[in-house]
This record gives sequence, structure tokens and C-alpha cells, in this order.
Amino acid sequence: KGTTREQRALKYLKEHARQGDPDSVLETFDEFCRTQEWAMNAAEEKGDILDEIVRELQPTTCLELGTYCGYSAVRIARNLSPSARLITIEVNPDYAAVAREVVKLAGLQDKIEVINLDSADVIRELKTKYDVTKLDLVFLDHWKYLYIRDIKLIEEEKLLKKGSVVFADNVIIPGAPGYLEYIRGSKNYKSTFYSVHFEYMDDMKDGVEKSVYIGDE
Ligand SMILES: O=c1[nH]cnc2c(O)c(F)c(-c3ccc(F)cc3)c(-c3ccc(F)cc3)c12
Ligand SMILES: [Mg+2]
Repeated sequence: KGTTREQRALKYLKEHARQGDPDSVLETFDEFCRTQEWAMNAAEEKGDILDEIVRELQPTTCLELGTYCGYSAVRIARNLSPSARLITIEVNPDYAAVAREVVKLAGLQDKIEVINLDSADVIRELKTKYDVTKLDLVFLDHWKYLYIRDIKLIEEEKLLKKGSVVFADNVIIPGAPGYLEYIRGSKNYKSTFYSVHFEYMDDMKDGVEKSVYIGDE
């Protein structure tokens, strides 16, 4: 075929979605995943919970770990206030390239910054290089064994404040080793588990975890 699944998805979006319309990009991506090829987007039930969190929290500064094709970045950014922004980190250069195109197609390039680096390296520089003081929302959706490493790093960097929300995908399948034990065992968070269907799969259950930071600033 010569093309990757991500490139085929982007081609479909360019042919079928309305330029500058985030809702159209998301609907079209969902259609692609339902009718053509499955893709690991935080969509459907997962996306609905994410929408609810963003609408209720009205975050100013958001961090996403694991951009993939940019589906959840668009899903988050479409609900952000004018001055709010999302920094999303993707270590895979091919995914990052597609994500940048999807963000542009949605017309959200002024709200979303896609960084093609390792998450730990960026987290360590958020305050100095990316002009971040505090993170209001963190979405964990990258390699599952990195959730625990990166949440500890985010705490070490003192990037969370009372009320900050950490939202984690795939805590059941494939699961994030050590993450649930850590976050549920920590006195600094109040966690809620949601049993949800897998993206685009009506017969498989996954889980997402919403944790509100209540610890010291
Ligand atoms: O890697 C991921 N990042 C973010 N979100 C993901 C997600 O929402 C998923 F549903 C899956 C998933 C899980 C089970 C499965 F069968 C297919 C894909 C993965 C994943 C996990 C392990 C891999 F080897 C490849 C993909 C991810
Ligand atoms: Mg996921």
C-alpha cells in the first residue's frame, strides 16, 4: 500500500471534512474509524467524558501526552476559551506530522502546539522553555508504562495546583502498570474510575481514570 494507516486517515479527513471546522474533523475521523480502519482515538464514551471535564474545568493550560493523529487534541481544544492553549507531546515523528496536519485542518493551530519529543524531556522544560506556570488539565494517553514516570515528574516539577485534573486513558486495556495503585494510593488526588467501551468497539470494555489534584500547591 505504501501508505500508513495514519496517512490514509489524514487523506480521508482532507477529502471529507470541512476545513476550519473541528466538529466536522472529529465526526469525519469517527466515520473513518467506524467504516474504514480502527484507530486509537479517545473517542465516543471516552471523548464524551473528556468534553465534560473540559467544559466544567475551563482549563487555561492543558498538557496531552500521546498526540497520535491529533483527535483528542482537537477534541480538547475545540472547547477551550480564546486565550487557553494545549501543549501535546508525540514522540513518533510520523504521528506528529499527521497530527499537525489534522490540527491545521481543524483550524486550531493557534491553540494547539504539537511537540515531537520525548514527554519527560519536555515536562522538565515546561516552566523554562514553554512558559508554563501551572497545568490545569493533563491527559495521559501515550505509552502505558510511562504514565507513572511522567505523573511523578509533573509532581516533581510542581506543575499541578489544587483543582488540576489528570485524566488517564486505557487504565484497563492495556492498563498502565503501577499507575492506578499510585494515583489511588496518593493523598494528593481524588480519583474517579469510569468503565467505558473501547473506542469504536461495542463489545470491549476499557476504563478511564479522572484524578483531581488536592495536594499542596
Ligand atoms: O498505545 C496506545 N496509546 C494510546 N492510546 C491507546 C489506546 O487508546 C488503545 F486502545 C490501544 C490499544 C489497546 C489494545 C489493542 F488491542 C489495540 C490498541 C493502545 C495501544 C496499546 C498497546 C499497543 F501495542 C498499541 C496500541 C494505545
Ligand atoms: Mg488511548
